[in-house]
Amino acid sequence: MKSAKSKQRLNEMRTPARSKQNLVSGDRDPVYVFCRLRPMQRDADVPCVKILSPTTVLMSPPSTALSYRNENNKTMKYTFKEVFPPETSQQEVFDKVALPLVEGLIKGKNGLLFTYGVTGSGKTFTMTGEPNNCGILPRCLNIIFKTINDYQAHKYVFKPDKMNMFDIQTEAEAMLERQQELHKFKSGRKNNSNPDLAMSSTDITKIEGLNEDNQYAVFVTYVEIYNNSVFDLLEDGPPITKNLPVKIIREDGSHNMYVHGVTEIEIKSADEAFDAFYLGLKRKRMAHTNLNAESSRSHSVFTIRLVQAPVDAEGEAVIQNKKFLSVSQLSLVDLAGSERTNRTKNTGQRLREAGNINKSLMTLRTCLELLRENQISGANNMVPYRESKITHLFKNFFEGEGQVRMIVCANPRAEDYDETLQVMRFAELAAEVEVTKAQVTDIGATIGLMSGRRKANRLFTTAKENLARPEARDLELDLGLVYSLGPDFPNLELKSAQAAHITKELMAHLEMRINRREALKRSKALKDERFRSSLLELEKETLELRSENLSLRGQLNAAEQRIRALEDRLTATENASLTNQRKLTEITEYTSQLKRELQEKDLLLNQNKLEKEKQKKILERKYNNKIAAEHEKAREIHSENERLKNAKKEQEKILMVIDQALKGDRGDNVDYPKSTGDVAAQTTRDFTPGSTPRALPAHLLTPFSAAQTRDTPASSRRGIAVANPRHRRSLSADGRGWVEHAPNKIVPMGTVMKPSIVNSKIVNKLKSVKDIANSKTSKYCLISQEQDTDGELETKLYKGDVVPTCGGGAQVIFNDVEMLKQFSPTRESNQSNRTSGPSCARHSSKKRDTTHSPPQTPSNASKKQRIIMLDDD
Ligand SMILES: Nc1ncnc2c1ncn2[C@@H]1O[C@H](COP(=O)(O)OP(=O)(O)OP(=O)(O)O)[C@@H](O)[C@H]1O
Repeated sequence: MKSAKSKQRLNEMRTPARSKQNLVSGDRDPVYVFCRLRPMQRDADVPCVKILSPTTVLMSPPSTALSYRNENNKTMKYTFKEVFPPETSQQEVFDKVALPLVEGLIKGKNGLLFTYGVTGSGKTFTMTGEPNNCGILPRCLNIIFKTINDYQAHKYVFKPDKMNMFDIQTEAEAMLERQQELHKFKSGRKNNSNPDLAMSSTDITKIEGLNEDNQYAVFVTYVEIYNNSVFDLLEDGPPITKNLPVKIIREDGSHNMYVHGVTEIEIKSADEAFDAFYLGLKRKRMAHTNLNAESSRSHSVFTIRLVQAPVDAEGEAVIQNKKFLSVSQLSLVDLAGSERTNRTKNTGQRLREAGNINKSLMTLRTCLELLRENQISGANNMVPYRESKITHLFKNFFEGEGQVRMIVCANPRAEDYDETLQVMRFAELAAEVEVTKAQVTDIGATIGLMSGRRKANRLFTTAKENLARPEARDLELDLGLVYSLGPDFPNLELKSAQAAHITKELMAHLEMRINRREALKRSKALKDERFRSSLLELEKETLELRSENLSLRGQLNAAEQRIRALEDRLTATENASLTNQRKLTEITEYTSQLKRELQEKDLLLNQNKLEKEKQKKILERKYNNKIAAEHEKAREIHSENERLKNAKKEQEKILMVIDQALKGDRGDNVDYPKSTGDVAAQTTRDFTPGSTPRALPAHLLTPFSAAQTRDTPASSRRGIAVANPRHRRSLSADGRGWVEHAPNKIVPMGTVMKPSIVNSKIVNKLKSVKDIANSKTSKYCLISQEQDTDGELETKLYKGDVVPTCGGGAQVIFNDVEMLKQFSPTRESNQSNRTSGPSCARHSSKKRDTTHSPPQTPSNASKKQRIIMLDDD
């Protein structure tokens, strides 16, 4: 009801639009209103806004719209400074709308930019943008810092005085504050930076026309107007979740409106500014409506204030005078969405918010309407700025100086038609309001400071630094004068003939410039002369250097040629070296192969040598054994010879005795020798041919043994075998159970002398104790065969009794060793030839032994001899 009334009031108040020629007067600018259409969300959506030309749109009401019925389906045309179609880029919008405002800011002019439109029409998109597609605000910050970067004052040189103005501090004071801040910073300030808003520095261009004789500082504030209350979004202190204190709007000494006690942060880079912006965003109240998931329910105002002050005549420090300060501001306002409460179906808190939003927008509209009326008709109607915080805050933009721009964002879909129509009407109205142009003065020039002093100072400082270098020690330079005709002409305009003082002022300025010019001319002529002479000297020097250079170049060429030749030789040598290296490698490989072969052969040779030595040793041993045996034989033969000789003599004596005896029988008186002759006679007497020798006494069985015993008892005994009854064959043929243990295969001797034991069990290996410990076995015989030193076969039989033990086992007690030995027949025959005596004796002994031995053939007896040894152990 209330809104309908005010609408009616507005329509009544509305004055006709001014004619085009009245639109722009010389010292005023209109509010430039742009229209940006956002893309349609769905293909099925029917657009109700059509672009007719780059400046005009046509609104055609859909059948669902209220105005379709109320206004008879009337189409409406709206004209703007420019219409941006949906495909327009953020950069293009910035260049056309915001860049002139930033240029003005740099030059000291105020600027205000609104985005206005229905909820979801793209206001925030246009103002802030999206990650990697940033909007107007980040672009403004980027370009400002890119432009002023080299001309920024140190932090805290300019300091807000809490009354919307600034104080100037000395460098020392500023440094002290910076140090204090550093401590605070260390104690933990959060970084709210969002890198998505950052732009690559190549995409940012500088703004031309910056006054380089000024120092600059940027301050930002970020406030939110929510439910017609102002909140400081950058306020340090209360946690983000808590409600912020409400701020009030005040007027400063220059009649500018400001938020009292607002936090104004000095920013030194675009990144720092983004930090501040994101801190504010976090605090910003966001609420959801049925229409837009991220609909902003408040107006947000981000203000950039640029403070600039001229540097002193030396171009070094800021002049410490507050009067010379220039402060310009650019306010970027993202208005809350204009919406009809019945369409969004808001209730409670949301309804209150919507009411407040609509109220403040309506107030803005009313203010603009009245302002327009005052401007056109020259009336002095009171404009109700104070009715809403947003109009109150920007009062002096409309009443004072500055540039105001507005972007009307519109969603061309049919559902938004009625709201969009209101927005368009408001835009049309705003476009007719005019704002006074801001006047810019170069404060430095007005106080008589030369322009370019800062640059001159920089050049001068650089030149001084360069001169301090050792290579510039000999240079003579006059650094006295900076070539300038003084400050620029004062901005004086002669409007009437009476203004003689202006002419005088201009004449004085001109005279000063003429005098300065003359002085400069004189100085220049002097310097020209000096320069000419030094140029001549330099020319001379250059000529000398040139000729020197030429000769050096010749030397260099010769040296280069030499180097090339050497390089060629080096290459050839390297190639040869490579070839040799390859050959050497091959030879080394071949040598090592030969060495390996040699080592193998040496090894073989050594083995052969060892083998031969071994063989040699064996042969030597055999040979030595043989020699020893031969010696032994020779000794035996010799002693045998001796014995035989003696025996022969004895025989001869006996024969003589026998002969005499025979003669005696025949009647000869013969004297029998006493000694052995008696025995022999007795023997001969007892001897009966055909009787057995066993019938004879033992000493007569071996008739020669007596003599032998007498003469050579030891040697005579050697040839006679000693009989031991224990060695009788019958011992092994006693019929008791024998175990014949022959570990090795017995070499068949092929003779009757082979051991033969009846009732025996032959085993090769004793596997268990039962082999001998059983009831059948009582005797044990171990048979071994080996070669003697003459290489003859020697068979040994170790015999013993098997005695059972108490543990169930058996023990063998050896009590006999029998040895069978064979001799070579040739050796035997030799011996028998030479010693026919002993062979007889053996024969007899064999005879004597026949009871124990198997029967022997004469041939057998002549070939083999059985030796029985006794062993009592
Ligand atoms: N010109 C455009 N191009 C592409 N997308 C856009 C454009 N304008 C708006 N949008 C998209 O529309 C959606 C809503 O936009 P935005 O939040 O800027 O609306 P708004 O007018 O600020 O709404 P509210 O008043 O509720 O805050 C966003 O997702 C945004 O990406």
